[in-house]
Amino acid sequence: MSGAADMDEQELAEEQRIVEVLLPVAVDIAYSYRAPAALRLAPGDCVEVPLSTRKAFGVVWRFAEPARAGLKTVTQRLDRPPLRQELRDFVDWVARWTLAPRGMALRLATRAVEEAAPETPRVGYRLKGPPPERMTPARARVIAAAEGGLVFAKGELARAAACSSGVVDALVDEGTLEASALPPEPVAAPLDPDYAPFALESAQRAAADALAAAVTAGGYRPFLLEGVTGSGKTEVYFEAVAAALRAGGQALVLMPEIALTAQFLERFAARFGAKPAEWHSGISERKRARLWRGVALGEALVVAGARSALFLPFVDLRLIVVDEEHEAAYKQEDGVSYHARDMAVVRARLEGATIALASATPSIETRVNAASGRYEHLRLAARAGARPMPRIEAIDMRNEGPERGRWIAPRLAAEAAETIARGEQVLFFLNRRGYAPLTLCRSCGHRFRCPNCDAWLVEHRFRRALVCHHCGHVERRPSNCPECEAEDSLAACGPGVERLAEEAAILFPDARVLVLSSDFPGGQERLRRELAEIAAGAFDIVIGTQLVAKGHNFPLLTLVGVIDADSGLGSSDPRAAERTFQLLAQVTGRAGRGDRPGRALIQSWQADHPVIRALLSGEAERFYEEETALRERAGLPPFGRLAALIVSAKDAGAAETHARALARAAHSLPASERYRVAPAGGLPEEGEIVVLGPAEAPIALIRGRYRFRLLIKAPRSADLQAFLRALLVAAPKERGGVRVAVDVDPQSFW
Ligand SMILES: Nc1ncnc2c1ncn2[C@@H]1O[C@H](COP(=O)(O)OP(=O)(O)OP(=O)(O)O)[C@@H](O)[C@H]1O
Ligand SMILES: [Zn+2]
Repeated sequence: MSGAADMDEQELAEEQRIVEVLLPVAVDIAYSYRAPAALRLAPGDCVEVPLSTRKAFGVVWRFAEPARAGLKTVTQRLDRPPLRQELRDFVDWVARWTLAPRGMALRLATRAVEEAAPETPRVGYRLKGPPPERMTPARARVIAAAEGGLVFAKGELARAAACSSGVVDALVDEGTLEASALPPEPVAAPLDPDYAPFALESAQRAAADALAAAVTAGGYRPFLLEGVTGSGKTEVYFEAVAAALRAGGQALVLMPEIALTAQFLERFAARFGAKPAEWHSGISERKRARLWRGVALGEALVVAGARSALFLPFVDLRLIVVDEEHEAAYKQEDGVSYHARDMAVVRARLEGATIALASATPSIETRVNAASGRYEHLRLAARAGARPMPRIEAIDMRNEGPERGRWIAPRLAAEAAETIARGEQVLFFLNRRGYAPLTLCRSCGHRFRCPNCDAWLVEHRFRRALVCHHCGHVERRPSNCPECEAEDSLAACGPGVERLAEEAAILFPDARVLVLSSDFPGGQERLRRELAEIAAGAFDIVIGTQLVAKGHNFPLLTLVGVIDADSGLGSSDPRAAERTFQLLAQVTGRAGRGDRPGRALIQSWQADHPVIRALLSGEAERFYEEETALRERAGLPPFGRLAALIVSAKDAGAAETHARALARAAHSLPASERYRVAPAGGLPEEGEIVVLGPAEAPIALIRGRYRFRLLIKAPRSADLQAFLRALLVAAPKERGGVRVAVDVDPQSFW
């Protein structure tokens, strides 16, 4: 140990340093490693560490206790910007809240750069020397393409000259072309907060000023930006984005369905001179890795993204906007099941940022937070440009419905015909994909079910198949009944969008009809194109599922026909009424956003249902009040908290046995300072956690696994997470392929 004598104590201490490294895998704890002083590691650094026989990506989480024997050593520090304390805290927070292993929460933040190889430098080519000694037609074409003194990429020159890139290399060898390193392509275009500010109306101005002032001042400030459909919420929060840019900070705009937001990107570019950086699953891995860095280095200032953008390594995040904050799509259902809207509020708090939750139909949770003063409430009560709200009427299917086997009532058909005749557009909304939700045999009554799921097969004429919407199982529609072998006896029951299109073609033979559905071939590209075509007036009738209800602006659309307003009301989901209200208010809100006033007709079998009545009267306020009171009485969110435990197994008996054992374990958990469990079957006392179930899940079989559910209802005073953690420790071992999924704040109940 000759060197030790020369080291001062500080260095010696560093030599001994131990770091805890969190790996992006399904493990909750960080592992300890020795950190060579030469690496000068600090918390947040991305590193490579040995893990059994391989090398693994990890992040230094913190310094740990002095050396223990037998620890492995960090192999190298990786060339990635470090994860700031705020982001590490956020990862810890999400893991604690969702009960996901911490490593899986980290994975949400680092997935884009775990593998990323360092970027290959870009090389540019330009004309420099004399022509080559031996000229060929291909060489001449390359030289012609490089004319003008500009720098080109190799591929560009080869393409322009229609030759192989070897020709370009040869010209470099000859000294005709010169190769030189180029600066890396910028990850995001520069944005100008003053590029083209919008002339805001006074209510919009007031809301925009409030948001911008909060952003400028800095610090955590949560807002609900509630404005009726078409009130210009986008324009309003653009001013908050501008304030973030002026302060030299960053902004994140979360959207529920990013692949459909081409229109948003265009509007953004019109306001700021360029598009924001886009972050979602449709972006290539390479681009995502570059953007991750760009965000960490402060080169990308505004990101528009899907929920996973919430885990990007911002350096100076001033603003988060959650657009359409009520959307259930913000809840991630598999892996780490987190609610991006709620976690966005947490991130804003940890970063000291302004957050604006924007919606025409806010969630009850957010409305309650605004009413209690936890969030500041900004409101836009009227549409922009003095446009009226659509006039909404019900069609009572009990006495003015269509004939059997038809779905469009005569009054709706007549209104649609007039609308088309005026050169305006009609939207028929039906939240069912495919042709028919059920196929049965008229002779023997046989119904087509999915072999893997507890669900009917949905007929898709377009694909000539029967499809399961839960597992994707596909089978051909036979010509004879597989049960009784009767010929031509199969009948389609109920409508899907494809069947509605058939009816529209009969009713309106000359109309240009488009069915918009997420399951048609062509994917996102096709959807984007079709949405743009609708906006440009290329169709008279649009038939669509909830896809069309989300935030689109179709200026020529003046009539919305809701084919089946009741379909969502029957479910056991405690949010069924709220969701139906939101969906119908959103879809009817697509009407009359241009120069001409809009109207909507709602076909319903229960026209006196409170949800339908609230829509017709435009009394959203009353609906919110009643629904909120109901939730409060039932102790449902946000007045109490929910968690679901979903137990599944290939064998129904095994799943049920385990679910029962879980319930028993829950009931026998000793009371702690943080929670008390109500006894099985008894009436709960104030402050007690109630364990409901197990019950067979509404969809009892999915993908070949039988499912049982437990629902945990906790008062706000109880520590739900502490209870769940204790329960999982006390629970019996999961045997025989049994799986338990924990869903904190569940949004779906099947
Ligand atoms: N001050 C204004 N003057 C004229 N038009 C405006 C103004 N503000 C917004 N608009 C226009 O009104 C339309 C609706 O705006 P926007 O899409 O932002 O509404 P929104 O509140 O987001 O609606 P939704 O919740 O239904 O998506 C847009 O075409 C927008 O350009
Ligand atoms: Zn299935």
